[in-house]
Amino acid sequence: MGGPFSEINDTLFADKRMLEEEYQPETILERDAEVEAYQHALKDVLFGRNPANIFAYGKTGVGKTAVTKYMLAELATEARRREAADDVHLLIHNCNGASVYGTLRSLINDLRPAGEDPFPKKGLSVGDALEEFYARMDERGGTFLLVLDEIDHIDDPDPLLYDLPRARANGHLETARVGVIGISNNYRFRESLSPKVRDTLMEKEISFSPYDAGELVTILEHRAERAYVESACDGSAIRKAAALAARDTGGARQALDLLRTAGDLAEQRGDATVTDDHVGDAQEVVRRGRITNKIRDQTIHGQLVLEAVTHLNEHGRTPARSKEIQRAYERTARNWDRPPLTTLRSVQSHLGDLHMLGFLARYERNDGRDGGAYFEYDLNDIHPDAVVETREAIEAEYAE
Ligand SMILES: Nc1ncnc2c1ncn2[C@@H]1O[C@H](COP(=O)(O)OP(=O)(O)OP(=O)(O)O)[C@@H](O)[C@H]1O
Repeated sequence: MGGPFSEINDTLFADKRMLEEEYQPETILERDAEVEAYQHALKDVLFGRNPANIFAYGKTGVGKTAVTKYMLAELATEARRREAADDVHLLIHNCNGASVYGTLRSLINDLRPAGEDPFPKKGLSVGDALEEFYARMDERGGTFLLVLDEIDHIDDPDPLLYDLPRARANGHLETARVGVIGISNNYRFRESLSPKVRDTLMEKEISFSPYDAGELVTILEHRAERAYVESACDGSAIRKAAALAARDTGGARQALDLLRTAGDLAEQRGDATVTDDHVGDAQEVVRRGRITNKIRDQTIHGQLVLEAVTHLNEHGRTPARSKEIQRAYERTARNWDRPPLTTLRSVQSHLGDLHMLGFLARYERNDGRDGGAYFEYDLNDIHPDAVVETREAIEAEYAE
């Protein structure tokens, strides 16, 4: 007799990776205007001129990261093909959960020769880290394109967005050139920057609009063709996944998640084809996964404030006032070895954002003439376990 796995076959999927987040598409569909904008912004690199700084923005899942990585890889290939062009080095970094120092440290480590000790975690300043980074780039020479994904997660990004792009003009770099590409799905981030930083980073802006249902169908059809074995995925399933995602986020990630989860459900049920019913049933599973992603999208202090409210909720101490949440937030931050923000106002500003994004419910209270009006907060339609598990996973990744 065989073991518990001996009878299991991959019945529906030919290559499931095609529907997974990590898969980097080798063709970009339905983003012609954005591809052209990148072409225009980056072409100087092929002629040894300084690269433009670029700010790419748009809602979640609309192809910002996929298109950026694709265009940069194509540029590097073309530069190699033209022997006269400078070497193009790509440094791609996700800023979620990182500080300016941590980001620079990881960029320096990317350029570290094999066997050399990593740049110290503590004890040096951002200025020291910048100096080391300049030295490393000059050692190699060529053009460095720095992609800072989720750039809005960094509290004080000026050294990355102002000093770095100016390094050559200010004499910090002699042989190397550097261009910064910031990616964000937070529209308010632009307004939060000082005017000088805004002018520097937003030399070229590339905006990504949400996909409509027709565009999502094209993207899904292309993936489904290779992800599923022949005729295992019904056209109606593709159309439904595209329509649901277009109506909600307009993101390809959600559409791909729906189609993959629908396939899992069909396989679990022993069905021979993925249909629109499976897509309908996949919605709830995908929704839960999206909550996790939405938490990851918040800045580290936003996440800590949410985690603090969650702990209070678990102890039956919500709805709670901002002062009490601030104390819980400070405990939470220290617990993770993160220096907390010191003012009540900054905690209140995160509470306001979390309320606006639907994470927190807010109740207005009035203590009469003497007490005045104030707000109390609680978790809103989100399971405490989802917050705690996501936060633990993020901190575990950060500690690596
Ligand atoms: N035009 C496209 N063609 C093919 N695949 C796409 C396209 N747009 C997005 N995708 C796929 O959809 C998923 C989400 O895209 P991507 O990560 O680029 O989104 P994003 O805009 O960077 O989102 P976020 O702001 O959440 O990081 C990825 O798996 C990506 O491969």
